[in-house]
Amino acid sequence: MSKVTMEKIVSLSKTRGFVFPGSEIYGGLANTWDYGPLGVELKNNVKKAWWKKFVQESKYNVGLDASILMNPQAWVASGHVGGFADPLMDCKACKARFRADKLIEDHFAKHGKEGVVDGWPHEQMEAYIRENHIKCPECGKADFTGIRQFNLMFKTFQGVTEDSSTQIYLRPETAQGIFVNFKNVQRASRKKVPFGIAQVGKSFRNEITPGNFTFRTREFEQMELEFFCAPGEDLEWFDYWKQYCLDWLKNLNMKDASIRSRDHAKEELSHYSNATTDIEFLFPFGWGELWGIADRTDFDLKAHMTHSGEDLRYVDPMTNEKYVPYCIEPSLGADRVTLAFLVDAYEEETLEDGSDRVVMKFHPALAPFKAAVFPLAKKLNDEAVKVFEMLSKEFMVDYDDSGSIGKRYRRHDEIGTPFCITFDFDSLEDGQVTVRDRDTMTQKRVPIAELIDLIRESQAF
Ligand SMILES: Nc1ncnc2c1ncn2[C@@H]1O[C@H](COP(=O)(O)OP(=O)(O)OP(=O)(O)O)[C@@H](O)[C@H]1O
Repeated sequence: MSKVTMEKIVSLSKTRGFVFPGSEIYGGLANTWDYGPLGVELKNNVKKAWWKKFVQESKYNVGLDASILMNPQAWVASGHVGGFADPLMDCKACKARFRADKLIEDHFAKHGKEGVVDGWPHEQMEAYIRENHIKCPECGKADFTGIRQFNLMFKTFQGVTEDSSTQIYLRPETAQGIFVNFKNVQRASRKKVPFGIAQVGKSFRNEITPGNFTFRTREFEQMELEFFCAPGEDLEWFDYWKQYCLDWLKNLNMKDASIRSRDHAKEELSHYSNATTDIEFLFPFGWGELWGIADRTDFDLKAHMTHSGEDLRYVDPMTNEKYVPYCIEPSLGADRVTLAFLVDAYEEETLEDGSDRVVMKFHPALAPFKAAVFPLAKKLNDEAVKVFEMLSKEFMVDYDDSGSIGKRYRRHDEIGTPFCITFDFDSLEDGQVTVRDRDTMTQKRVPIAELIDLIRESQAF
C-alpha cells in the first residue's frame, strides 16, 4: 500500500468534488478553498457529529449561535486587540514573510528535534534562526529582518464612515461570543454550574503563512465548547473533556496511530492557564494541532466583568456563594478535522484479481453518501428509483445508473459510500436487493424493507 500524500488528497478532493480552490477562474485567492458537493456533506456531517456528542447527548451542555461582528470592546477585554499577534519576519532578499516560530519548528522537524517554540522571547527566536543559519524557504538566502508583532485580526468598518470610531473586527475565535452571553444563557436555560455552552461558526485570522491545503486558512470554522465549573474542580473537568474529545475522534474511527495528545509544559502555558493539551494529528506534512484543550481558569469572565462593568458571577443556589466560574475550553477546527478525516480515511488497496482501488474508509456517520442505489439494467430504472426515493427521505443517497456495476463500485469506494445497493431482475420477484459492503466488499441479499434499518444502524458512533 503506498503512502497517502497531500498531493493525492488535494487531487482527489478536486476531481471528486470535496474541495475546490477558491475563486479559481480568477487565479484563486491565497489559500482559500470552497467545499464542493461531497465536501459540504462531509463537513456538515463532521459538524453534526460534534453537535450530537457535545450538545444533544451531553446532559451538561447547551448550544449558541452568536454573531461574528461584536462590540470591539469585547476584543479589548479578551486581550486580542493588545496581544493576538504572531512573530513576523521578512526575508530582506525576496521580501517573503514568515512566522519566526514556524521557521524554527520546520527546522526542528527537518533535523528530527523535539521542541516547542511557543513562549520563546523574540531574542531567543532571532538568535536560533541566526545561529542555525536558517534559510528563507522561498529564495534560500539567510537574511531576515528582526521580528515584529503582527496582529491577526481582520479589521473592517461598520456603517458609512470609515474612521477609527467605526472600526470593528471579524471574530478570530467563536469563544468570546460565548463568554459575553454567559449570563443570558445561564439565566434562560436555568443551568447550574457545571455546565457548558457550545458553538459552531466561522472565525477569521489574517494568518501570515496560510497553507497546507485547508489546515491553515484565513477563514475557517471552529467548534468550541466553554465549560464552566467551580474553581478547584477545573482540573478534574479538564481530564474529563480531554478524554471526551479523544473518544469522539476514536468512535469516528480515527486510527490510534494517527493521533497523540501533547500536554503543554509549565513554561509553555499561557499565564492564565492551569493546564493545556493539544490533540495532534499525523498529517502527511507532519504532526499538527487538531484540538486545543485548555483550562482557562476564570480569566475570560473576569476580563469581561472588568471591561463591561457587568457582574458575571454565579450564585450557587445551595450555598448562596458568589463566584466567577472556571472554564475548560476544547476548541476544534471544523475544516482542520475534516481534513484529518479525509487523510485518515484514504487507502489504496490491491485486490485479489490484481486490480487497485482507492477507498475512503469514512465512518458511515461522516460519509457524504450513506448508500448508492444502482439499477442492474436500464430496464430496471423505474423500480430502482423507488428504492432511491424511499431512502433519500431519510439519508443522503446517490442514484447511479452509468457504466458497469464494477465501475460504479470503484466510484463509490473512492468517495467512501458505505453501501452499494444493486436492484436486479430477481428484485422484481423477491423484493430483495444486493448490498455490497465498502470495506469488506462482501455482498448479501437484503429485503428492501430492511434497508432503512441497516443504514440507520451503521450511523451509530
Ligand atoms: N488558521 C486556521 N485555519 C484552520 N483552522 C484553524 C486555524 N487557526 C486555528 N484553527 C483551529 O482552531 C483550533 C483552536 O484555535 P487555537 O487558537 O487554539 O489555535 P492556535 O493554537 O492559534 O493554532 P496555530 O498554533 O496552529 O496557529 C485549532 O486547534 C485549529 O483546529
